[in-house]
Amino acid sequence: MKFEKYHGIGNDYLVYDCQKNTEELDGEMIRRVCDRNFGVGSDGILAGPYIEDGEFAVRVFNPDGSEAKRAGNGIRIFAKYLKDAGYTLSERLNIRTKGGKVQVRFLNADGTRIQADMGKLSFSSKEAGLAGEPREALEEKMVFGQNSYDCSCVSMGNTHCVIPMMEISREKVCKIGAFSERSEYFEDRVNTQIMKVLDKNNIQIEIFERGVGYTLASGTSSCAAAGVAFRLGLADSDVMVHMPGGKLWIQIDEDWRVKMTGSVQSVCRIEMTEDFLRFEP
Ligand SMILES: N[C@H](CCC[C@H](N)C(=O)O)C(=O)O
Repeated sequence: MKFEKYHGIGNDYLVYDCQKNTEELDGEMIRRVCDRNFGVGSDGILAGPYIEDGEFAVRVFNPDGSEAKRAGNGIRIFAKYLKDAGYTLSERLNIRTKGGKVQVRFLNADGTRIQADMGKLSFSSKEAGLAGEPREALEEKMVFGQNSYDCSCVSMGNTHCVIPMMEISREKVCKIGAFSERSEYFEDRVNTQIMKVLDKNNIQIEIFERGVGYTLASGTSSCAAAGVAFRLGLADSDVMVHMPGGKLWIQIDEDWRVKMTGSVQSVCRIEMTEDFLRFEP
């Protein structure tokens, strides 16, 4: 069983090439491989390329074994993998995900800088995975643990809960995320971002991901936070999103289509040992 490790501004993924591997990648194996002490360690696994109607498709798995509909850093990583592994020579390509199609464009020859057209943001509560009456969930009071927060929920193919705040930190988002991720406000869990607006063109976020926990960066979270900041009049449609791992440039057009631009890097190739594969708990 072989993987290739990449990261997008510190959000690390293992690519599992389903055309080259034969072993089954079940929930148990995903949890063990992603474990940072007992396995390789990663924020998730990108499995593919699957071919659907002549287009590439990818599946995104979280380290807890659950499947995600989308990953913004994951899409850029997978695009670079397709280039590195010789699956494509094109400058542009479409990649299908469970959360919709993404168009990616390589901005340089080695594929380390990529722009992705992520499709449309949606503020519909249904698409944002919220329980209850259909509505736009903007600045809704939600209680996580002992405290109440003003939350704006949005879908970027996957679901997000964005909380603007004056000061943000890793500790704060972990405290909130411990309750928000599995809160009953959401039908199938949620990704959480706390957001500090620096100025009209710069926002800063800390992230607690669904099925992952704290991460240094997240592409779809950046799109969601930028979308909420723009929608609430806190920022312009063109913003740099600053995260502990680095930054992503987000542009939103009049139809709420979102473009995300940022870097990716390959890290290493990994082959799991017989020992690891044989292991029985
Ligand atoms: N790191 C990812 C998000 C993974 C999504 C996942 N945590 C979920 O929706 O379950 C990104 O760059 O967008």
